[in-house]
Amino acid sequence: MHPAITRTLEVVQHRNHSEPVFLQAVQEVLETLSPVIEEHPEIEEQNLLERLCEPERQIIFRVPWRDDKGNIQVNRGFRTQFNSVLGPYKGGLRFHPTVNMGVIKFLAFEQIFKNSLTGLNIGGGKGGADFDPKGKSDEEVMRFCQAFMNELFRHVSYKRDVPAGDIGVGAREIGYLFGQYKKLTNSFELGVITGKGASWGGSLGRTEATGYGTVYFAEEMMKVKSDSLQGKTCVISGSGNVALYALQKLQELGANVVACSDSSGVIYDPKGLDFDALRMIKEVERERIGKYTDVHGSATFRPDAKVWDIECDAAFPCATQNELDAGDARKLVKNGCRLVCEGANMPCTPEAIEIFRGSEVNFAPGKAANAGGVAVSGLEMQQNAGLEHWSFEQVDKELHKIMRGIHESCLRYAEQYHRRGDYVSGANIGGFLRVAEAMICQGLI
Ligand SMILES: NC(=O)C1=CN([C@@H]2O[C@H](COP(=O)(O)OP(=O)(O)OC[C@H]3O[C@@H](n4cnc5c(N)ncnc54)[C@H](O)[C@@H]3O)[C@@H](O)[C@H]2O)C=CC1
Ligand SMILES: O=C(O)CCC(=O)C(=O)O
Repeated sequence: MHPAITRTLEVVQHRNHSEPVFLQAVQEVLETLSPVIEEHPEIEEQNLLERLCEPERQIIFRVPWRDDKGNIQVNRGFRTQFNSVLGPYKGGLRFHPTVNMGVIKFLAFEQIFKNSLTGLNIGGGKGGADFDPKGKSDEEVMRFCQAFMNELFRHVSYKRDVPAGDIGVGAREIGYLFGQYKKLTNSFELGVITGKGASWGGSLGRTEATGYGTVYFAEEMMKVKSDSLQGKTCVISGSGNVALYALQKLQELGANVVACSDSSGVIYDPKGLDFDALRMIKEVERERIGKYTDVHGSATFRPDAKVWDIECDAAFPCATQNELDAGDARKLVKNGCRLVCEGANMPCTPEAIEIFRGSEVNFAPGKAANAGGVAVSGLEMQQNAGLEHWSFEQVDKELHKIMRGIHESCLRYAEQYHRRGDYVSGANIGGFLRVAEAMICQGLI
């Protein structure tokens, strides 16, 4: 490893010792950058790595709100504005009880490189709260979103920082957040948030974008191996936004998706899952996944299981960070899986990735493969700025083009820096170079 990287990792570890997932994300990126630092001594001269690992700004705030029983609840809100050299901070909001500063920082750090890879002018940021939407009424979710925006509105705008959804934040929450922003600022500022409803400034295709984009990326990976997704047996973890639309696109391309999950367990049907039934249960009714077996008697529900135990050709981790560990990776390899494409952010542990890289598995990291969501958010900002509304077909065509472009960049940078076929190195190097060049051009700020 280049000494500048070792030094930076020491500093970052010292400064952030209580944030393991942030350290994991930083290490995973920096470890692949040695050949770039060797070729560009100005990166070390300008102490660029240390600057890159320190967020430009972090905001932590109290979110007091009233539940349906009249009790006052308090949550903690976060927004990390990590890097803005390529454009306004851009990244989702996560509402989940496990959210803390380290989680938001790791997600914002990943977002810098992901957003860079899209080729759009968007910087890296992320936010959220340790609020658990599970079991809350619509009214409670609305009051929470309003309370969250009561502070966040000071820090966001179409030219400063543009949030969107992530775990626990979908169309319903984006609506409440936008409504409160509008009320507080007395302005209909379309570009302040993405993932909006299509009738009030949202982009068609944003709901589907992350899942579809992940599958478009996987399709490109298969093409490189002179293969396709047609007829492949696939498993997907999660059953939220990313998982559902990955499932839909995989089926459209002729793959057989036999399993998916939520935090209560796995549903499995060797004949393939029914997208419409699953979407109804998870997206509309917000029920637990076990309910699927009421609709489809041929499916089985395995409580507390993981989808990685099931034999498959391709696996799509689409739920959450570190959900696929070394043991899971070994099982997938042993069972003949040949492609792992990350729809979630950092779902595979470093040990699991090492196992994939040392095997026949073709592995794609989330910061490249799941960039379709933020890319279409960028297209939503573009439509808002031009007061335009594109058709679904136009958005989908652009998304497909962007995903092919990211895939091509990953392979090109991997090749250029002597890591042929290594998507992890290609994504990190490609994402990093664009940010590094902009940081150098914009001076010591
Ligand atoms: N929504 C988006 O546009 C994007 C999301 N992502 C990432 O994709 C992942 C999923 O996000 P969304 O689908 O938006 O969230 P979501 O809230 O719609 O769905 C999350 C799903 O994961 C499941 N889940 C959570 N923990 C689990 C566990 N331990 N085991 C099994 N299932 C579990 C939940 O039950 C839920 O079905 C996250 O890592 C997120 O950061 C990445 C890029 C864009
Ligand atoms: O659409 C966006 O702005 C952000 C999506 C996101 O949070 C992600 O890519 O992880």
